[in-house]
Amino acid sequence: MTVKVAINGYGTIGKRVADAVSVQEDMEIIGVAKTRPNFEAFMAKKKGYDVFAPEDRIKGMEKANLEVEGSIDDMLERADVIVDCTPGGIGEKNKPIYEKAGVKAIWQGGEDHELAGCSFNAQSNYEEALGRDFVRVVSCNTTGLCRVIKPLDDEFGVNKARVTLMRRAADPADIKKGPINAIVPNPIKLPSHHGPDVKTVLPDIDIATTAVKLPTTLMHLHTINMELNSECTAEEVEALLAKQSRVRFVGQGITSTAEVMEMARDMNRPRSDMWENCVWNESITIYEGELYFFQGIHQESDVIPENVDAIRAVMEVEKDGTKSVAKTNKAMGI
Ligand SMILES: NC(=O)C1=CN([C@@H]2O[C@H](COP(=O)(O)OP(=O)(O)OC[C@H]3O[C@@H](n4cnc5c(N)ncnc54)[C@H](O)[C@@H]3O)[C@@H](O)[C@H]2O)C=CC1
Ligand SMILES: O=C(OP(=O)(O)O)[C@H](O)COP(=O)(O)O
Repeated sequence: MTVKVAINGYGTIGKRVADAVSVQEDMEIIGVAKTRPNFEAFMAKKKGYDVFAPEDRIKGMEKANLEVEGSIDDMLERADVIVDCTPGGIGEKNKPIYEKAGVKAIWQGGEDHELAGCSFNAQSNYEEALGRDFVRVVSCNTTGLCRVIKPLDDEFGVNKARVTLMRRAADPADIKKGPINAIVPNPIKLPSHHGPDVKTVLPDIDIATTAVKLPTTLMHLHTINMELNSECTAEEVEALLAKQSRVRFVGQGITSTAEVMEMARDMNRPRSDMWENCVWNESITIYEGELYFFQGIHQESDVIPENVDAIRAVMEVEKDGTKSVAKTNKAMGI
């Protein structure tokens, strides 16, 4: 079976999900929905994607010489599953049209957990999403946290996790957001929403998080501190993280998020994406019985392989999460 996938919202996340789905053997893109005839819409067309639009936008698109296949309702008719990548809060409004069309839906981390009732991270709770109509792939930061907390919890038991998130203020192409010369405690009320978000995937983890926004667009950076239940060495933690396919160790002169991005460019990664968590293995330390380390998270791309796995889970074309992760990784080159 080839799963027919539609994308609603062809922005930072949507265009990357479209390209990642296109390289999988068991799924295809049947259309992407755009609201405006901008360069991204023309680029989608050039890549061979059928472009759809809300009914009231079609005339405007055609006036701009962008050929439109039909309305979003037309797109839903052709799809098995829709990946909603519209801005946070907008996706929620689309639920009734997905329900009416009888199409499965996957939302992103900007929506609340309650919208889908199932928050997803492939390595943490793939099985929970099997066959579900609605799933939410957790945000970039939450994805990055789940990827390291889950294996550490399985191996050593996580008694508690305390994390400081240094968040990039905006994506590189985002000209509207700031700050450009400030560090903003955000959210100001503590702890931040990221800890509770991890608990939507891993409910038994004791986690608290604080977060700030920095004037950078490249990546987030996490300072992670954990109390583990069993005694272990930094070497044992390093060996465990080394086995995680979506964790990459960085060193060899990489001392910053800027150099991580330079490496992604050198790797000829599409859009210089870094799909894996970038852990500075040199930072992995056990101090007075507690674990500490740093990791960088490429916010534009770490959730992309997770969306591909979420499609397989809801469509039940692969029941085993480990196998889905392996298929996704192989096709994307992770
Ligand atoms: N950019 C990031 O770093 C990450 C974003 N997310 C989440 O992914 C979701 C999408 O975020 P981005 O891709 O960054 O947003 P974006 O703003 O880059 O892209 C959203 C796209 O949806 C389109 N759009 C706007 N209103 C629409 C509507 N009513 N119907 C259809 N399309 C509409 C926009 O024109 C744009 O093409 C959000 O929930 C966000 O929280 C998750 C992880 C990381
Ligand atoms: O979901 C994200 O971050 P978050 O996990 O800090 O909420 C993405 O980086 C998007 O965040 P934004 O709402 O600052 O664009």
